[in-house]
Amino acid sequence: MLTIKAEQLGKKYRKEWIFRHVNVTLTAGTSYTFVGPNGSGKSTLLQLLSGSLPLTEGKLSYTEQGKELEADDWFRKVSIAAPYLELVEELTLNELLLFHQTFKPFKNNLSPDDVAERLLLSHARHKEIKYFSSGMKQRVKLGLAFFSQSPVVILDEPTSNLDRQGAAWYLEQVQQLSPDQLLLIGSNQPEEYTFCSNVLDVTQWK
Ligand SMILES: Nc1ncnc2c1ncn2[C@@H]1O[C@H](COP(=O)(O)OP(=O)(O)OP(=O)(O)O)[C@@H](O)[C@H]1O
Repeated sequence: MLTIKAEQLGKKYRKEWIFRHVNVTLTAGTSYTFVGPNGSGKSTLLQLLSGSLPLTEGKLSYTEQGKELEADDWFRKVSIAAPYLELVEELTLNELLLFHQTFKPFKNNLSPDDVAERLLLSHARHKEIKYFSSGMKQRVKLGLAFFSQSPVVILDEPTSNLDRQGAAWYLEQVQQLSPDQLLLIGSNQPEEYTFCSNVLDVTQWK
């Protein structure tokens, strides 16, 4: 089981502190949603917690089975779907899934074809991602996070660009994540996190 611990975490852009003194311990087996108005820092905090953005102050640690992990290894543990992270648009869906599984295998021995089916995109396996609609791309991003073998799953604005059917698909899949995974969500849409028992308002750290 993986735990992410933030101690006195702070982030400043130029002269503006986005937040300070964030002290949280996030433990696998449950989910946490960070909420707050536009510009309050949800995406920034998720990127810090994923280890993909440098801290201005404080300490972040990842612990698995009681052993603290090296920062260089964190990225192997995390799958993240976010509007600012782009897919490789020149690849077909099939090529993208094949490429992805070479560095992050899919869970339960799912093949790229199985994943395409679960994305409800079997018909588009041989289409280049650049020709996908924004909702189809969002489903691919979410699917890579849902179906990869990752102890930590981070979803920022998960239902952006999804229609009602896509939003229902998201809710069904997100609740099927394994009980030993740690799920972090950034959202200001309550219907995205109705199932989540830990809702943290980022404005508390202003
Ligand atoms: N690279 C950057 N350089 C300077 N300021 C930044 C940068 N990235 C984010 N910010 C600022 O940090 C603050 C928090 O932005 P962030 O995107 O984390 O908010 P958010 O809560 O996710 O917003 P939204 O709900 O609109 O997605 C904003 O004031 C934003 O302008």
